[in-house]
Amino acid sequence: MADIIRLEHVRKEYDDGFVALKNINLKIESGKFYSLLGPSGSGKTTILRIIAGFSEPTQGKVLFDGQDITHLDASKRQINTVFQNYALFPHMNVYENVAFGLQLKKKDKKEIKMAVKEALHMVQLDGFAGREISELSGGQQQRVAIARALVNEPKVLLLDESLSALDKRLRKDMQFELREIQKKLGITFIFVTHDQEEALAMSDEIFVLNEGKIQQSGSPVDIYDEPVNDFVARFIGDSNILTGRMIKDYEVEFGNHRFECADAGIKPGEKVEVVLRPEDLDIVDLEKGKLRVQVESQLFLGDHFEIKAKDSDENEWLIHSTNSTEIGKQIGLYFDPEDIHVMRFGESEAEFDKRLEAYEGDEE
Ligand SMILES: Nc1ncnc2c1ncn2[C@@H]1O[C@H](COP(=O)(O)OP(=O)(O)OP(=O)(O)O)[C@@H](O)[C@H]1O
Repeated sequence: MADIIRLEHVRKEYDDGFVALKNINLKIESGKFYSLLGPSGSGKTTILRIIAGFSEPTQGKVLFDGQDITHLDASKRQINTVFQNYALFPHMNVYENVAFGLQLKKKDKKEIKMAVKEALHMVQLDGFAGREISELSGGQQQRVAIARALVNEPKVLLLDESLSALDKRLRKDMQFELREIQKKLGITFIFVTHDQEEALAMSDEIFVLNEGKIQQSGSPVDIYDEPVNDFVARFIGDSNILTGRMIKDYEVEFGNHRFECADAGIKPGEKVEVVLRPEDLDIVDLEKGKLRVQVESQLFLGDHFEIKAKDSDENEWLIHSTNSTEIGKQIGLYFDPEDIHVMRFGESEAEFDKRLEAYEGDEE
């Protein structure tokens, strides 16, 4: 599929000398749902602003449908933004809010009416045109903000932390609704969030950012199952991360034991980090376990128990189990070879960049 947006070697240095983005390369395909995911200050909003045209990169290019739009005015881009606080006009009703942009463009009255009606229908707010903004719930306000962007018929919709103001329940509903709207319209959504669960639930593809760099890009399953470094492994989901050593292809050592694994291509003897997800660890009888640990605490979290345990080397283990256990008990842990995710240990920045470039090249 053709790329609708590309960022090529984008660097952003603010006036005070702070470098918020370092060599960002990303490809956005038409009709998909993307998330930019990262902790506060990682550069998510800066990328969004550069795509929207509210900010220019210090170096690098922004392409839209193959055309260089790096210096094109925001109003001339086929891209619209839904902001975190929705930026709705409180003194105008729903109709007036949605119609505002088209009125500015001096569109024909009849045409505006039709477009507003259609946009409100798309976000399931038929019959709400006359309502005041103050008479709407947070979720409904969010939908007005989306309708206001949709009347402009953008090819790409940018959403900046737009669910963060909602309570947990409503947020879950809106995640589902946003995804449905995106599928129905078939336009590209780029969603900014610092919430990893949200990104995993909604996206076709996620860009994980940290300190102005894309750490990894891929489908939610790729990123969860095959984190490329310990930042991604720690940021996405809970993990057990241990240092170890590669013995040979498909064999790794950690916790003083050797294990069959699914990874190859790392030099024998090389120091590695090993990720095991808590839900991939099964509690079994001691003799059936691949490792022995002693239970230190357990917490019931509604749909599973979160168990903390220690092995004989004092490594901490986090286990998610549907069954409870006993504090102080020695238990066996079982996991399959493919549950062991091996990562190279403490790569230098240059090595990391090289590997990421090769990885991105593979996708072409
Ligand atoms: N105008 C500016 N001048 C200097 N530094 C800035 C400016 N705007 C943003 N920054 C810095 O750039 C970095 C990235 O900011 P950005 O808003 O893109 O992060 P973010 O990932 O969206 O964070 P958050 O989740 O907190 O919104 C931050 O360290 C921020 O302080």
